[in-house]
Parts: sequence; structure tokens; C-alpha cells
Amino acid sequence: MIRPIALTEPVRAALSKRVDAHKFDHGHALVLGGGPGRGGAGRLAARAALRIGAGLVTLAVPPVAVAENAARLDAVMLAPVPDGYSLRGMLADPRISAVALGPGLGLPRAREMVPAALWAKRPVVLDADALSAFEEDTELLFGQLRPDCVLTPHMGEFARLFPDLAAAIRAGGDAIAGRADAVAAAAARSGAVVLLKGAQTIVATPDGDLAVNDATGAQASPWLATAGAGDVLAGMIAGLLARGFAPVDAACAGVWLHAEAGRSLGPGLIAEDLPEALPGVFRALGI
Ligand SMILES: NC(=O)C1=CN([C@@H]2O[C@H](COP(=O)(O)OP(=O)(O)OC[C@H]3O[C@@H](n4cnc5c(N)ncnc54)[C@H](O)[C@@H]3O)[C@@H](O)[C@H]2O)[C@@H](O)CC1
Ligand SMILES: Nc1ncnc2c1ncn2[C@@H]1O[C@H](COP(=O)(O)OP(=O)(O)O)[C@@H](O)[C@H]1O
Repeated sequence: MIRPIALTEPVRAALSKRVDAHKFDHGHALVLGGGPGRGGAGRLAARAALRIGAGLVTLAVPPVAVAENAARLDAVMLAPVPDGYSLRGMLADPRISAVALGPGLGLPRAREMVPAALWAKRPVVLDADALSAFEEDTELLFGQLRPDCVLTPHMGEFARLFPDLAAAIRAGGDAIAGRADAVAAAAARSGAVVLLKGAQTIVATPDGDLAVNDATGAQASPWLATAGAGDVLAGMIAGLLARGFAPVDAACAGVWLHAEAGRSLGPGLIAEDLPEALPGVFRALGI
């Protein structure tokens, strides 16, 4: 049974901020960024995590990328994190309540940083290079995953981690039922929440919850097919995890708000616009 993703009243209520709360009540998201000249994707994710309401967001980059990022960031904080050892040290701070990595990370840095991020047993979003880096050894990745990890592949990344399931999707003519079965199987196999992106985005949990956000027909948002839109989604989900949302709720609410931001902007949108559209989306929801 596949349920449609909707923004329920409890989720809407959880998105608002209590009048007497302070920033640490809303969590601290850590986003890993890539090297010089590859920083855009991480910055998009970090900005999205902050806009969706995480109290603090830090972008952790290789020391050689600090100058580039310092010139581009204000509200998002910046930390030099050279290697996995250094990341583990940062994650000793229990106030860091969620981690996102993959966008723009590069495959070698992803291979080093993913185990360090998972070691800390904090909710984690794995996207882009954090998924592709394990194409040759998926069992190494799956052996470290937990139900509070959210994997956010597009179809190309999904095929790298689950080639047989991607083949089954293709064999079924890319029909929604076949995609849903494949994502459910991927969640069961990996032990994590799996979110397969696309015009119809599917979310599955290891224990069998299955949901779809259908951005076709009246809900179409075709201008989301633009570079960096997925990096923004990863950041939104990380921000919600940092705020304490359950993994499946963070994934579903993130997809819903991302699509709504896309619809509110319409033709001409680029990835940078999506986090900036969230205040308008929240206003329309009465948040
Ligand atoms: N502004 C930026 O800095 C951006 C950086 N990006 C980063 O660039 C790196 C490479 O990511 P890419 O996803 O571009 O490239 P990848 O090579 O990882 O994946 C793209 C490949 O997958 C295939 N594919 C199959 N189905 C697909 C689907 N539904 N959607 C997308 N691709 C599909 C494509 O044909 C292509 O061959 C990542 O680190 C990513 O985060 C991108 O996110 C784009 C924006
Ligand atoms: N035609 C479409 N209609 C609605 N949403 C789309 C469409 N194409 C892509 N998207 C959404 O846009 C985002 C694209 O992410 P992704 O493919 O990872 O791009 P990138 O790697 O460039 O960030 C996903 O959230 C996906 O669901």
C-alpha cells in the first residue's frame, strides 16, 4: 500500500518554532562540503538546512576550501575538516543533531567521510557522491546503515547501489508500481530510508512504510529538473532531522516542501531560489 505524501497537521505544527525557544532547541546540522571550485552543492544544501529551520548549520570543508567558502557564507558557519579523524572529533559535540554529506564531496573524500559520519550514530542524509562512492562495494555501505539514515538517490545513483532493482524498474517500463516495489526492496536491503527522486518521488522505510509525492499533472513542477535541486533537497531533509523530525517524516516533509517551493517559483527557477522560497511557503501554510 503506497500512501500519498501530504503535509499533515502534526507536521505543520512541528515546523513552527516555539515562541520561547533558542537556536540550540532547533538543532545543529553539519553539512560536508567539497574542495575548491566544487563548493556550490554543499553550500546549497547548507543554506536549505538553515532555511528549513535548523537552529545552526555548519559547513565542514577541506582546509584548502576555507577561503572560497568564507567569501560565500554568512549565517552558515564554516569549519575546516581535513579528514575522517577530524570529522569524528567534531561529532563528539552532542549538539550536532544531524549530518548531510555527498553533494559536491568528490568520491575519495566521500569514501573517507561516510564511515566517520555514520560512526557518530547521528541521523545522516547520504546523497550524490556519498552514494556513488560505494558502487563497487555496496555491502560495505549497507553494513553501516541504520533506520535513521536517509539515502536520496536520483535514478542514476540508485542504479549504482541497486543495479538489479534499477533493471527491474526499467523492465517494468518505469511504471510507478514497479518503482515503488524497487524502492521498498532497496530500503529493506540497505536498512535505511530510501528516497528515489524524480517527478514522482518515492520514500520507503526498512519496516515497510511506502509513500509517494506525485509532482505530475496538477502538481507538476518540471522546472525542478535543474542542477543543484537535489542538493537543496538533501539539505532540507538534514535540517528537519536536525530539528528532531523522525527520519521518514523528515524525508516526506522535505520532499513536500521542496516541491511546493518549486511550484511557488515556477518557470525560471534555479536551485539557489529554492531555499529562499521557503519563507513564502511557510507563510502560506500559516507557520
Ligand atoms: N552546483 C553544483 O555545484 C552542483 C553539483 N553537483 C554535484 O556534481 C556531482 C555529480 O553529480 P551528478 O548527479 O551531476 O552526476 P552523476 O554522474 O553522479 O549522475 C548522473 C548520471 O546518472 C544518470 N542518470 C540516470 N537517471 C538520472 C536521473 N533521474 N537524474 C539524474 N541523473 C540520472 C545520468 O544520465 C548521468 O549519467 C555530485 O557531487 C553532485 O552533488 C550536482 O548536484 C549539480 C549541481
Ligand atoms: N520533472 C520533474 N518534476 C518534478 N521534480 C523533479 C523533476 N525532475 C527532477 N525533479 C526533482 O528535482 C531534484 C533533482 O535532484 P538531482 O537529480 O539529484 O539533481 P542535482 O544532482 O543536480 O541536485 C529532485 O528532488 C527531483 O525529485
